[in-house]
Order: sequence, then C-alpha cells, then structure tokens
Amino acid sequence: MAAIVIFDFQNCLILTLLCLFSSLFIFAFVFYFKKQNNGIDLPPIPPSLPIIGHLHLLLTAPLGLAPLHKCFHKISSKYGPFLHLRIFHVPVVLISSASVAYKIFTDHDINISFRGAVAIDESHVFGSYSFFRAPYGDFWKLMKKLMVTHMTGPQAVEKSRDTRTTELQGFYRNLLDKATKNKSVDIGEEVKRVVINILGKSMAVTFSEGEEVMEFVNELTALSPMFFVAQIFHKPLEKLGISLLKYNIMEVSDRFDGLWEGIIVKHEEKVDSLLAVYPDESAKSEVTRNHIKSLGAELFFAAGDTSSQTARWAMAEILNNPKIFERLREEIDSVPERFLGQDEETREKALKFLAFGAGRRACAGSNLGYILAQTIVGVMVQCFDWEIEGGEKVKTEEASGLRFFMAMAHPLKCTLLPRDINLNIREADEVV
Ligand code: HEM
Repeated sequence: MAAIVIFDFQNCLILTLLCLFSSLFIFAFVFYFKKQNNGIDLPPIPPSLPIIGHLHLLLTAPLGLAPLHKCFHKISSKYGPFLHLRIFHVPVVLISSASVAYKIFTDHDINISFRGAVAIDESHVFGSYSFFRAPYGDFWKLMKKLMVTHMTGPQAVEKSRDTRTTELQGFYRNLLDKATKNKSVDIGEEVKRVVINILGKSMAVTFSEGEEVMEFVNELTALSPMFFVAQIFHKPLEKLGISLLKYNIMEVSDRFDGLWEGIIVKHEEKVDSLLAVYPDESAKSEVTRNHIKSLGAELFFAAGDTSSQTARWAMAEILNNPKIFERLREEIDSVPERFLGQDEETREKALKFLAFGAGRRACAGSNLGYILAQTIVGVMVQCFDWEIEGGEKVKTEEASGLRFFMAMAHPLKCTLLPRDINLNIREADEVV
C-alpha cells in the first residue's frame, strides 16, 4: 500500500512539474514571439529552447559545430524552405529555395543589405571603419566606387593584366622549383600567396609584404569563429565590463596596424591622391586614412581566402576525376577560344548557387575572382602532373565550425612533375 501511495505521489509530482514547465515554456514562447513579432508577419519558427533559441540545431555531440550549410540543410528539410531562427538574441532568416531567394534579392534587397552591428569598433577588420560591415548608404557607395575604379571594375582589371601575367609566371616558376626539388606543395597556400601578390601589386606597384599579409590572412581565418561569437556577445558583455573577446581580435588587429601603416607610408602619394579624389563630397561621408587601411586589410582577406578555397576545391574535384582532368587539359592545350561566349552562361549558372552572393552586397570582386580562379587552376592543370599525398584520392570532407568560407578539413598536399610543353602563360584577351 505504501508503495502505491509513493508511486501516486511521484506521478503527481512529475505531472505538476510538467504542467509548471510547459506553462513556463508557453509563457516564454508567447512572450518572446510577441516581443519579436512587433506586428510583423514573420516566417515560421521551428521549436526553440529558452535563451539559446535554435543554437542546439547547429551543434553535434559532444558540443561540436557541424558544417553550417549541412545544419541549415537539415533544418530546412525538416521545417521548410523559409524560416525564422534565433541564436540567443540574434534573429536569422533561413532561406533554402531558389525562388524565395530570388524574390528576397529582387523585392527586399535593401532590407538585407546590412551585415549586422560591428563586433569590435576599434578593430581594423570588421570594425567601425569597415567597408564589409558598413550599412548600405553614402559611405558604402563612396568606398565601392573607389574599389571599382581602382581595383575590381573592368577597366581596372584590364589595366592590371600585365601584373597578373608576371605574377602567374612567378607562380609557375615557384611550382617548377618545388617539382624539381621533389618538395610537397600545399595547393591552397600557394594559391593564396599568388592572389595576395597580384592584389598587392595591382594596388601598389611595389609590394614586398606578401608573406606578412599572408600571415595576417591566415590569422584572420583562424579568428573567424571569434568574430562570430564577438558579434553576438561582445556588446552585451562589454556593458557588464567583460571584454575577453576583444583581446584576441585586437591583438591581431594592432599587430598588423604597423604593417598597413608601413604599406601606406610607402605609397603616401597614392593614398593622398585617393583621399583628395574622394573628399567629403556631400558632407555625408568621408574617406579617411583609417578607412583605406581597413579596406586594404579586408580586401586581402576577402580575395585571399576565397580564391584559395575555390582553387583548392576545384583542384580536389579535378584530381579525383582523371577523365575531367584530361578533358580540361585538352581544352586548355588546344583552342581555348572556342569556349568564349560561354561566359554569360557560366555566370548565370553561378548565380543559381550564389557563389558570389547576390543583390547590392554581392561580391565586389567577382569579376576578378573568376579570372584569378580560372587562370590559376589553368596553370596548375596545364603545366604539371600531380600526385596526391597520402592516397589515391583527395579527402574532400568539409571542415566544421564557424567560418566565413567553406574550407576542406584536410590540407590538399601534392607532389608534382613538370610537363614538357611549350609554355605561354597569358590570359585570353577576351576573358577580361
Ligand atoms: C573566387 C573568389 C571569390 C568568391 C567565391 C567570393 C565570394 C564572396 C561572397 C560570397 C561575398 C558575400 C556576399 C554577400 O554577403 O551576399 C563576398 C563579398 C565581398 N567580396 Fe568576394 N569573393 C571572391 C573574390 C573576391 C575578390 C578577388 C575581391 C576583391 C579584390 C572580393 C571582394 C569582396 C568584397 C569587398 C565583398 C563585400 C561586398 C560588400 O559588402 O558590398 N572578393 N565575396
């Protein structure tokens, strides 16, 4: 009898606790929903947890982070193509349908043309002088004009053609040297190096800081998760007097401030002329020395990491598919001109995958990005035979965790043999 009473008592307690927690949960949910909704029609919200929101859907056991795109794919397969998520207090709209994405980029682009508040104001990258973090407006337009005119627009890209040719020849000679000495080559790092040198020399004719800039880009890549975390937590924690996250970011930013200062001092005349051309035209926005520094740092990061990851993934696929490798080589060796005119088609296809984003805040260097990726992969395929280190196939697992661009979990390392060909490294005139 006593056992039965205890059993009933336990059941009652569990039932009471269940009622209590579910009412609390419903109350929190309704309160949160009301607060967030503000009369706006929000997309559906999958069930979330108090405080962390949907963070648990991005975690794998034991508390690791799976590649983000895979988590998003899993969430949208379960709950639908257009969702409202919340990571702590940060709202996220998840779109996984081409037609919804198209509608957003055409009808609502202006509303998504801001990447959220700056994490650490003082940082030279993604701080308050940042182009990348700037809201869409007069300052952003001024900086974009500066970038397109001097660096990424069709005329600027045409103007830097000789620089690219010289650097690509240097890239080839470096690989040839490693081939002769039977040294291993990390494809991603070699590509990053040549992209940084091309960019540096297109910006400022004499550029000898390639290795230091590369170190900076690598450190920023390693800090990527910190930037995400700082964007969510830094400002609320700072109000409580805690600024742990700031320390690591500022340590890198301050160290490399000296490097940018050195580059700028060497090109003082050019920077002065830029600042003179882009004065405070309408008293609404002003380009300062700090803005130029920040833009330089962000461009090296935006171009270096993306181009090297793109070339790495492309080479992994090509090396894993010998038939494609041979076909590609035949196409480059024979008459590449016959593929001209297919550029538009390729670009349209790429838009479907949003490799360069879309809308106002799409990649500002996509034109250059295409040329760099195509010519660099072209040199690697045309000039060398490749042997993958550590196996027959390249391991193509994706790296997990928070990062700006999807990386491979393992470095792509190869040894290579030069081909006996009549080499003529140049871009096809019509490519640019
Ligand atoms: C294969 C190479 C590249 C890829 C895959 C790539 C991809 C991207 C993506 C996905 C974005 C974000 C778009 C968005 O938020 O919707 C972006 C932004 C950007 N990229 Fe690239 N990119 C590449 C090369 C370059 C190069 C070579 C440059 C410049 C020299 C560059 C400069 C930028 C800048 C400045 C932004 C920020 C644009 C803004 O905020 O208005 N990128 N890129």
